[in-house]
Amino acid sequence: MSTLFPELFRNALPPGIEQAKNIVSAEEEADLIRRINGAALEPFRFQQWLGKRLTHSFGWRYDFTDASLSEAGPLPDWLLPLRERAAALAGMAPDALVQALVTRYDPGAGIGWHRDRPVFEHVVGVSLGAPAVLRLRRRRADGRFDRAEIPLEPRGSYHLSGEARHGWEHSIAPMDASRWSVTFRSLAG
Ligand SMILES: O=C(O)CCC(=O)C(=O)O
Ligand SMILES: [Fe+2]
Repeated sequence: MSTLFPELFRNALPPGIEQAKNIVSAEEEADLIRRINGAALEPFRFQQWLGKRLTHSFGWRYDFTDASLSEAGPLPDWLLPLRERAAALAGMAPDALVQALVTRYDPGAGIGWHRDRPVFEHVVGVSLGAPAVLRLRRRRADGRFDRAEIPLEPRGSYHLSGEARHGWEHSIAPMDASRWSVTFRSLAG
């Protein structure tokens, strides 16, 4: 028993995570992937670094190089039904999710440890393509990390809010197969 309990605590998910499976059909998934590939994707940029993942922002764009938020073009019609379902998971009005970030991760691309920028509040992600794992960590007073993992099944969605959103960092390890995501966010305050 004494060896079992640390395992259970390590796997406990922080509060503020909700997930829904199969919010899009396989046919809708293929269409969304086609639309994302057709968006003006650019390598994620941070100062002199170019990330391997490709992104495009709708609604609002956060520039990591100068930490500014600016208006971007409106959400396209093809994202609106998806936003409705993402909002339903979060119990929010669809038009509160004012930003949509579309991302394509080709083999070898991932996303490093981070918290989403505090200009945003709620985060609702939709996963397409290869399955992935969203890793979570939080530094403890003793310097070690509490860790948790959220499996991200294709065609499913996840909502990060509260402690999971603000108190923990998340990342996705580079993968062997392509994955696409749509991340809807509300603005803080
Ligand atoms: O691809 C995802 O589902 C997560 C992306 C992410 O964490 C972010 O863009 O902040
Ligand atoms: Fe994130």
